[in-house]
Amino acid sequence: MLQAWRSACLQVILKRNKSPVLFNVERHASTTASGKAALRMEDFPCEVIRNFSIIAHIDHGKSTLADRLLEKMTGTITKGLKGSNPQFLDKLKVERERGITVKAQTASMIHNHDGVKYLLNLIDTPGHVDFSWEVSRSMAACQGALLLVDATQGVQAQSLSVYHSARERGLTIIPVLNKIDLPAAQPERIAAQIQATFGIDPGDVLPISAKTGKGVDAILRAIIERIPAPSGAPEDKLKAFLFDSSYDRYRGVISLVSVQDGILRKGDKIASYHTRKKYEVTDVGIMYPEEVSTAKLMAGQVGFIACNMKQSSEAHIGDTVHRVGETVEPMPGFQLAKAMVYAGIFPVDSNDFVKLEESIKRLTLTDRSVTVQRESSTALGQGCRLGFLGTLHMDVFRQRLEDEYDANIIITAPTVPYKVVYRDRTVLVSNPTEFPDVVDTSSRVKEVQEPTVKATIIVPEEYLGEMMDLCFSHRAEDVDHRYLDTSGATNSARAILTCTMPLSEVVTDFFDKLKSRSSGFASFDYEDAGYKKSNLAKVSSSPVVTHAMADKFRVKMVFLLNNKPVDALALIVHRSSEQQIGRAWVKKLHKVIPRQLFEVPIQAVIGKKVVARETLSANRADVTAGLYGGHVERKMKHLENQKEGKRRMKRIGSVDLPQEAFFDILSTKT
Ligand SMILES: Nc1nc2c(ncn2[C@@H]2O[C@H](COP(=O)(O)OP(=O)(O)OP(=O)(O)O)[C@@H](O)[C@H]2O)c(=O)[nH]1
Repeated sequence: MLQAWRSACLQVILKRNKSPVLFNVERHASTTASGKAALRMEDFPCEVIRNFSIIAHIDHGKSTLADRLLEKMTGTITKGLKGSNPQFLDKLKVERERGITVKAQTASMIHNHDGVKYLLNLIDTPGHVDFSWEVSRSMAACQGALLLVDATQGVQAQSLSVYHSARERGLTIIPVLNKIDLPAAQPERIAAQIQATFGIDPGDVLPISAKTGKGVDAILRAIIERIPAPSGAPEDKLKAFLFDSSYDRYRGVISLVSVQDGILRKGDKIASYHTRKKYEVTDVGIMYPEEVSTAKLMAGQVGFIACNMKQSSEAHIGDTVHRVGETVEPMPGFQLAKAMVYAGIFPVDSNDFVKLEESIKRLTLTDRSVTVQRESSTALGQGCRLGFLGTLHMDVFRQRLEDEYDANIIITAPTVPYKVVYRDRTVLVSNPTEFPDVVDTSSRVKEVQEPTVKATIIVPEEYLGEMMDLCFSHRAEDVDHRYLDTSGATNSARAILTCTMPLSEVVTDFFDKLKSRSSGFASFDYEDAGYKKSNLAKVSSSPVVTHAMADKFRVKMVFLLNNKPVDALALIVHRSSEQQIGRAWVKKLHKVIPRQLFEVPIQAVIGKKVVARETLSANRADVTAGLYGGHVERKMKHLENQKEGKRRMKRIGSVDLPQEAFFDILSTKT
């Protein structure tokens, strides 16, 4: 995969720049017997190493600053690249197209400071809340973090969350005010806001423009002077922390490690503390910013290793790697990513399942936060049920499957995982088809619990009322607010609003509404707040559901075609929106499903109650009608075509549905 990124990257650069990227390896290199330049890692003991990440709210300029550090100041990439390849570390097509970082990237730079050569290891992190696991994982390999705040926007919701996670990990934080080149920048005001929010002295805040490069040299100085060097002893037993992995078609799993103690060399026999499996190191090196092999990696250094790992499960994130035969105290593990939304992924052509499953396995190697389980559907055949950290994460994963693995897929509507408490057991339901029919008393369901989140919204005070309304209409509780700063002459004060709400309310169109009702000014972040027994999900013990009771239910909505359920389309919906959702889906189905030789009722059903219905009228056309005698060949061709079409049809009861119809149904928003 790294190979693929590298070539994709180089192609983009070559296309935009028409001159190749030159890596200044030789500036700090000796020459090997083969004449090839090699970095001497022993030139970089802990004292001259700084490991840091760049953290910020989305779009505050992390990747742009990473570019400036790489291109302008350190000469890691020659200046030929400057300005021509924005966001060098955003290597994926999806990142370049959407202008967001989804995958943390590591890059090493060598910087001369007061006559001393320093090795700076930078980890650029994503900003969107869906990728916060990437951020905290990256922080585990660092001693410091640059906290970027946009000088026009000020402190936003993710600025708070990344600041707190950096503090929890004991990182030294260097506050940076970015985008001071913009006319709307208010450096003094935002510095005061940073002081009020984080208790940081405005004198410690570095004003910069990552775009023009202004102030970036002060950042390099601060990194060296303020961030502590990693502690570690090269003479101790080898102990390395595995914090990321990717897949290379030829070499298998490539792991990113931060060496805590000892020295890791090519040819070393190493073992995983987690799996107890043993490997031989076939390659070792640093990301400079592409992979550059070195003879070794020493205590305090961050780099990659290849060791013939074949399975994704072998590269356990948070694992401690040690030398075979030696015992070491493992590093504190790493909290596993917790899936927030689930969706089924199926191949459009059922014959492609094996290929799809393999592609998913490979992709999950570069995105370890995705959980995978096989699933099968009568409508869509064999597929996988995947767990994601949010709907953007899900969409990015889908696009990566299509971009990088040429996959042609159908993805079902996302659902959050519910806990269904039966009398004798509790089941985590991540697939609507497994959700109990709430009016069926025989299911012996005691209660249903739903995941909740603690949400934080930062917004100018004039939108506070709107935001509160929005939260209440999404079943928010414990709503509270305070002010981040006081009103300036021209700007209104900003408020921070917190509440808890069901996750299912957040993963629908909450974010779009938040943006539109605050004219784009609100920022939003959330964290897991555990499961809550909600009266909304209380299950009736009576088979008769009165109207008042019905309002309290969260229920399974099933779609029937000619009275037969289509499992892939099942949804868990809130009773208050059953009519609206039912009608919208039934209309959509009516539009997409081809007419059959008979009339087909399309119904949205909850329990036994039909909430919406459309009727697809019969189509009596015969494909061979009008083709007589001499047209035998044409007639045969028509029948052949029809047969080929049938192959891709799914039979739901007596209704034939082309697999593509599911694609249309599930890919358009309701
Ligand atoms: N004028 C100006 N624009 C900047 C500056 N820094 C970044 N930008 C612009 O701000 C936008 C977002 O920058 P990115 O570097 O992609 O932000 P990011 O924080 O990496 O974004 P995510 O990774 O998606 O969270 C881009 O259009 C940049 O060109 C700056 O100093 N001045």
